[in-house]
Amino acid sequence: MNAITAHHVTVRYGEVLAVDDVTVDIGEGRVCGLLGMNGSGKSTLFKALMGLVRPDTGEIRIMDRDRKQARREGLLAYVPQSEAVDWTFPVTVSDVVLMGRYGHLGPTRRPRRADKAAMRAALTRVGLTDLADRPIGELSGGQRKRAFVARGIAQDARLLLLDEPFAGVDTKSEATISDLLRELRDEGRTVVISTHDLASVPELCDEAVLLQQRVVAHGPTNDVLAPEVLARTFGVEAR
Ligand SMILES: Nc1ncnc2c1ncn2[C@@H]1O[C@H](COP(=O)(O)OP(=O)(O)OP(=O)(O)O)[C@@H](O)[C@H]1O
Repeated sequence: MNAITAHHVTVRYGEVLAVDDVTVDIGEGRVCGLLGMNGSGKSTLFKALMGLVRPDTGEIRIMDRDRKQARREGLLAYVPQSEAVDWTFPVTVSDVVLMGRYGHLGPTRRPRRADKAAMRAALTRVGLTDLADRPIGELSGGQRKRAFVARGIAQDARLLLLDEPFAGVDTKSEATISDLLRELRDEGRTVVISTHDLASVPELCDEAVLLQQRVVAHGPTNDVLAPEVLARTFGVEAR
């Protein structure tokens, strides 16, 4: 089964063509890099996959379900770009992680013992147990990313979409997050990261999609990062 099936997806914001006739299939149990320059449509494609924007045309299926059903089943988790989050919002790290349990809550909508246990297990997994009661806004960039990944783990999502997970994150945190994403992949989950920073990609990603409104290349990471492909896409000699 594919984790993501997107066929001929086009998204426009008024006059702006953000995503142009994108067709990508991504299998389960992979780490996939969604690569492209600023404005190439990466965030928009994520939002389309999440059901946060409605494509003008095209079909999207997540784990062989329509997006609504996939969201209802909690199959999808989204780690937004840092700029897209209001960090002054007064919630603690454990609150953020508990949000991953919304789909699991019973009729009272109050977290039960199992939800709190899942929250604590996820925090342990990402190494944030000691910071559980801190306001999320007081965390470093790397810790905030880990908190959102923990939310996806608590949710038991099968597909995690991470928008620029390494932006504003130091090398040590980047290594910690990469290790965690590989572990999630090894459990059979699918991880898609968007980035314009190609340095992190060869180590982490099994495959890559090069996006420039359209899909310019999709395949094994080394093929997509081949100098001639990058030169053709970015118009520069890339090392
Ligand atoms: N809400 C919006 N309304 C109008 N135009 C938008 C909106 N969001 C994005 N765009 C435009 O759509 C295009 C694609 O933007 P998008 O954010 O998807 O790119 P991106 O690859 O994620 O870029 P970045 O790496 O800078 O985050 C850009 O031209 C952007 O200006």
